[in-house]
Amino acid sequence: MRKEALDLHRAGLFCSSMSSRWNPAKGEQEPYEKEGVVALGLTPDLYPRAPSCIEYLIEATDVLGPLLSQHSRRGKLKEGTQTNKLALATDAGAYPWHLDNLGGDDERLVTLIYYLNPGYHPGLAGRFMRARLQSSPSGDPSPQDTIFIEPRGDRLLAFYSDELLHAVEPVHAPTADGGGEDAHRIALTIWFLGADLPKKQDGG
Ligand SMILES: O=C(O)CCC(=O)C(=O)O
Ligand SMILES: [Fe+2]
Repeated sequence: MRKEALDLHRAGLFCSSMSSRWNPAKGEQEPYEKEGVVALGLTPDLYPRAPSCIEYLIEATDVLGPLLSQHSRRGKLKEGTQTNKLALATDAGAYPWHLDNLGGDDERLVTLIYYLNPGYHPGLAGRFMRARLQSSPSGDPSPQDTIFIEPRGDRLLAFYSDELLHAVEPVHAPTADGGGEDAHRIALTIWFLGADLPKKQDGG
């Protein structure tokens, strides 16, 4: 799967990863390009280039989806459907603290992240960070309130998309240190939708 992801990357199919952040001057959320991170949504037409990735996605949808649904304490998941993102981070690529789902019309209930980094070593940094507590009253969680998870190959994470505050520390792969393809941090994120996710109240 990693080899396929690198092939897709070499073919120029990844795009800058967009995210949103709060603009205090405008008093609104604004989109911005995440530096050092590119992403690609996996769709069936990519099968000829990335058969293992597409097969994994189908298996995850058909097998892991129902399993997660069965064990969910937040209601069932929508069967046979998901949204996804294959993301590749290079030197300094990072994600600030966020929740994947901030409510409104967003139907995503469970986030699944599968890491494709068999050669990962601690020198590459880029650890997934999860807050110990559900929310941080005074800004970002401190390192003491953070659990660090290395994005090792074949590791699979699952969490509720609107509950777990998380981030990714900057990847350390400067070119001078050999930050080539081997150092790329690759993750496949799959979001399962809630079958009956109650809408959050505005401002609540
Ligand atoms: O790649 C990761 O470890 C996390 C990515 C993430 O938080 C996201 O895509 O929303
Ligand atoms: Fe996230």
